[in-house]
Amino acid sequence: MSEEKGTLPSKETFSEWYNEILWRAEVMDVRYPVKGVYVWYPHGFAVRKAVYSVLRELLDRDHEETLFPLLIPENEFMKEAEHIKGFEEEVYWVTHGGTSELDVPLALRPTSETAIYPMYALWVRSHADLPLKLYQIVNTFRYETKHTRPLIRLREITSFKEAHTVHATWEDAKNQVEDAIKIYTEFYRRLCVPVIISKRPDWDKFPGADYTMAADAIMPDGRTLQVGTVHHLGDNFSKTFDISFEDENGDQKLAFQTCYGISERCIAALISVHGDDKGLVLPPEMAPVQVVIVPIIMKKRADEILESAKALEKELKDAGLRVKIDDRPLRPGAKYYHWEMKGVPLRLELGPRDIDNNVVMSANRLGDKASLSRENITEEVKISLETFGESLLNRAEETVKEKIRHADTPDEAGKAVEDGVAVVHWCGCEECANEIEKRLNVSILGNEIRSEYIGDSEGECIICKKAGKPALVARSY
Ligand SMILES: Nc1ncnc2c1ncn2[C@@H]1O[C@H](COS(=O)(=O)NC(=O)[C@@H](N)CS)[C@@H](O)[C@H]1O
Repeated sequence: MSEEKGTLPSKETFSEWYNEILWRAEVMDVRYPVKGVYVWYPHGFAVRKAVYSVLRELLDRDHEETLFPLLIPENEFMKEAEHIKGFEEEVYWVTHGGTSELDVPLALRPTSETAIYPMYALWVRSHADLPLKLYQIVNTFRYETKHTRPLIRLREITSFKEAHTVHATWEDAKNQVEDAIKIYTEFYRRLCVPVIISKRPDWDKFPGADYTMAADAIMPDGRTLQVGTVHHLGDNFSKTFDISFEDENGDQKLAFQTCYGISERCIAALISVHGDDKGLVLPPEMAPVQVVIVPIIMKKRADEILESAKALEKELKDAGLRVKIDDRPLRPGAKYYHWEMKGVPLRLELGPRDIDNNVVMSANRLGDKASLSRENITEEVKISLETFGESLLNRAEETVKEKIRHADTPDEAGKAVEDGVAVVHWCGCEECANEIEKRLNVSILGNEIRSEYIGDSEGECIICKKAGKPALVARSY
């Protein structure tokens, strides 16, 4: 599927770069004949596997994974529409089974509250059943009418991790929101993707939530990508779906809930933040192949070199590393191109001179070269990979710091959002937010910002001059 396909456009023209890298690096095939629906190539799927195994590792510490049905009967789904007015404009309906019309139309889950909560109403009986903390990783369907884009805005979200928790009190649910924010912060740190956590304004919160906290990544073009959300649902859904429990005194109480979601946008951010003009750049933990060995074959010692490469591969595999030897009949340069495009963090070259000198030449994906000792190769490779991962995080953090600009006037903010995000003081009222959005044609992303890159100084609202707090203003996907 992958021969040398020429070079990527520069990352400066981010949109073209993004579309090209998805097929050149064999992440996604966008040729599937349904709008907003795309196909994972095996390499892309292997990246997804590595990324979601980290997400599962973090969630499995104190959640349980489960799986609810895709199909939601209209009567349950419409409870959400009547009370919560969320997804009726985005939901797909199944109306037939074969040639016979269904007596009850079935919704394809756009998210699973209306599939899960009728079951939670059966499962939650007593305070002893709480807290209940489940998650699932499923495909969900949303009839998006805005511009669809692979991994970013899909009609079939293929990798929708949704957690749904139930608690005895509003305060317990609030603490769960804080726990979820910690999990998301750790998850994105492991992806070496800096995120900014903030509280969405009321008019942008999740339908049916008391409030929504969001994680935003800054993409290379300065636009933000909402890469995760955590919702405090209060008792809004437990009222609608009658999720109640007997408390310690024997009284019936309505439960309090949270839900929090991440989709394959986390992979869009991973690719976009780290990728360069040669292709994917993957943190070692997310790389399907962590080390590629390229034997430099000289005719007269070809067998000896291949043997030595195989021994090296075995030693590294036995040390738990994901290693591949590229012994295809291609010149080394074509091999370097191929594996750089796929984002392999470390390449080892092994030629006759290296064998004689008992060394292995290495080059990490950012081009840093070194000569490693053959004796100590496993240790030295692990250190090289660790150093590489740290340099990815540092590089990404430097870039984010450059893209965040404090602005004291609407004009300054307007300038900042051309290729970054603006931090302005906002009083928090909707009129000033509307004024900012009207003047700058950008939205207030959120306030109550949690970010090591942004302070929490007070200042005059850039519109009404009343006391304001830092708020994020940006164009977003
Ligand atoms: N059309 C889409 N394509 C890709 N990702 C999406 C799409 N819509 C939403 N997402 C991602 O999914 C996350 C969770 O979606 S959400 O609507 O905010 N929240 C929920 O659905 C809640 N039930 C929490 S699971 C969002 O933060 C966003 O990162």
